[in-house]
Amino acid sequence: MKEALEGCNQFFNLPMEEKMEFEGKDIWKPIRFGTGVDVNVEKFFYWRDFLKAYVHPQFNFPNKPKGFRETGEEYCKRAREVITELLKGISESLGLEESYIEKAMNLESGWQMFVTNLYPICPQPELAMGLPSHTDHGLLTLLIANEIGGLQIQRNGKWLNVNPLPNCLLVNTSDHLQILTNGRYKSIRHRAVVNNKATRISIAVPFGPSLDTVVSPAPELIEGESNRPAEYMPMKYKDYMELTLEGIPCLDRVRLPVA
Ligand SMILES: O=C(O)CCC(=O)C(=O)O
Ligand SMILES: [Fe+2]
Repeated sequence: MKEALEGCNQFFNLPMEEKMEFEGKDIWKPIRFGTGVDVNVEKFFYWRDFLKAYVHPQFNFPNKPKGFRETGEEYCKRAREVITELLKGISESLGLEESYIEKAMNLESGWQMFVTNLYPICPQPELAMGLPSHTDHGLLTLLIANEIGGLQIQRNGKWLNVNPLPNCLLVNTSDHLQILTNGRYKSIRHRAVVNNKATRISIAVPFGPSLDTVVSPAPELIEGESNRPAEYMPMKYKDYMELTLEGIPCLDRVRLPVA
């Protein structure tokens, strides 16, 4: 984890021209760098640089700084293993067989991203936001950060600080876990705030279904004893991602009206 964060730090320390090689607006570009520090959105600034790489089923990653690609590949592989294990436990918690989610979501060719965020020291943190309120689109996201706080999660309408703990993995539940479990697991709304004392770096590794999987609530969870009607309509993961990455919050779009 330390090595991965250090690799990200070194990447962000590269000269701007070298990072700008990866700059682009196309959401399907396999490696994308962006700097948001000068973007004015409503009355807030997004005080963040980011690097996003699509790392599974194909592994795409910057080949600099030296060693970063190898560290990234190892980190992503282990993150996939951790998430796959957690999803086994979640399947069982729903009364389903252990490999249910793995099979139904085609995780063998599941879609994984590596996202690293750099939040520089911000002279006026009250006027800026690191990353605005959102939910992640996959099944689960593994999150780590250097030991600087900034992540907040929403609970009962209130924003709560997540205190950083050293050597700790944070797991966020995401939209497709909510859809698949017909709302039994809720996608966690979160955001990142900035501060005027120290630079924060985080790595988010979301893992989700394969892009061509059409996700709908598991039939086992909408019939039988629970007698709970399906709350979400089916949508191909790729179509959902396109809407999300264009900035359209789409959990509400696939939600079916309750009779
Ligand atoms: O920086 C953080 O703690 C949050 C990052 C995040 O939510 C994301 O990249 O989706
Ligand atoms: Fe997120």
